[in-house]
Amino acid sequence: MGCGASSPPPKVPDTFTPSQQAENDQTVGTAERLAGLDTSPVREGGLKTTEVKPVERISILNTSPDPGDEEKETLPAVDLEESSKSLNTSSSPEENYATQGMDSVNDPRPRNLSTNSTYQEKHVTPTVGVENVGVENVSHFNISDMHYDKIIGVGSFGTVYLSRNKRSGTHFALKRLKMKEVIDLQQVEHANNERWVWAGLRHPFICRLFGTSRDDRYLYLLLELAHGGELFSMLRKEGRFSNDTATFYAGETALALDYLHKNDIVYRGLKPEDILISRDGHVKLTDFGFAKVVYSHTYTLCGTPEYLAPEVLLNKGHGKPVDWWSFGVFVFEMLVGQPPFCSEDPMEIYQRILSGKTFFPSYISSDAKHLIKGLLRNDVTKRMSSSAVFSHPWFNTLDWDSLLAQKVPPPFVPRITHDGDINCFETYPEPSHGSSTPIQQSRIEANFADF
Ligand SMILES: Nc1ncnc2c1ncn2[C@@H]1O[C@H](COP(=O)(O)OP(=O)(O)OP(=O)(O)O)[C@@H](O)[C@H]1O
Repeated sequence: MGCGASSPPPKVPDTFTPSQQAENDQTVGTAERLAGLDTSPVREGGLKTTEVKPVERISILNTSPDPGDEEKETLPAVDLEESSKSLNTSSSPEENYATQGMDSVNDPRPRNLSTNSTYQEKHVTPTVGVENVGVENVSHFNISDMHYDKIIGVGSFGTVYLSRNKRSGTHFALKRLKMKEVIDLQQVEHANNERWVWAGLRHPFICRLFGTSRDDRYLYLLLELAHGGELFSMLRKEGRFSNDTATFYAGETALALDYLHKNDIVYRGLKPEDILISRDGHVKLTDFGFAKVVYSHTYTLCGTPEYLAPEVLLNKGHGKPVDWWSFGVFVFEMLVGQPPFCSEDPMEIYQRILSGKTFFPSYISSDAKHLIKGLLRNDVTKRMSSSAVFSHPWFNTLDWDSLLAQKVPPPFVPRITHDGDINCFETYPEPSHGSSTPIQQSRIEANFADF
């Protein structure tokens, strides 16, 4: 982990000096909470072989069960700097799954828009119909109906394969989680959350979950295949994006986040690695492993270090604003080529996040700067959220309704020659099937009855 740690390095911004961010006068009571984190990624299938990403980001989480929306962990106040010294910083589906379109419908209902002091509201946010999230509307499928062997993605918890229905020939992305690992790492609740939250989601910029399955070793999620791969790879290739390119991806991502929030879902894991690109070049959000239905606040520490909001680090309880913070980090990273708070040392990342200081290269436009500053506000009550984002001048060139209708031409359209074409993905070593420990049926039923 780090900023531009290995080749190819992102283009160096002209006035950006990360070391400037180091001054931090805040002492916070979070170190024990952070010290308890397992920051080493658990990767199934080995590390990526062909290309090493310049910023290899990992997901972190507290491996204790989520205490629930209103319950709060009590953690003693500890000097962050002092404690950081002792931290461990190592660093088949049935035929009917076939490629249904997304059921997006414009919602004409009036919206409750809040105003921003500097910028006036100009747009009514477009949205898609709010679904009955969490309902049993994904099917169970038989894993023996699916063929899969090529890995297209490796995360901290799961391995994602290119998969094909043996009968229909339709391609999907198949996310496979090792049951034993999920249980050992106390991720049962997150795995079930992922399944339940994702089940009801229908949005053009969110990968569709078509079905779930399990055998005696693995849990499976059958997903819409995003042929274009990770936005992250595209960003690393380009170094940084132009304003127009960044507004396009930010706009589509903001629409997806807004949709989730309208369904009381906090995503809690936004990062370019999970923003995928469809065959047509549009955003497809994936990975709902940290997503949760939250009506007020939740307290579990999870996410990616560079993208964590201050209230998550401070264990103050967090809700939808965490996603707008991460969105600010995302916009910055697209425009600059690296996140605003980064370091080889996770504790330094946290200190920079808490410092409340963001340094901008001179080429960042004043509108972009204003938006990012509004999103990276430590005070959640002052942080911009959807209404302020949708009416912000940085997005002036975008027509939100056309964007939602996927009528705005994407900046890059992947070259895909056939349905199973995965040329936009990195190459991973061949997976070793059946290497995980089988789990007793009673334990499976007790933990994963819904899969
Ligand atoms: N629907 C999809 N289509 C194509 N590729 C996908 C899809 N879903 C996931 N991937 C690829 O697999 C990678 C890992 O998937 P995912 O992020 O869901 O795993 P995870 O273990 O939950 O990861 P994390 O470390 O972010 O928690 C993604 O970053 C992406 O490259």
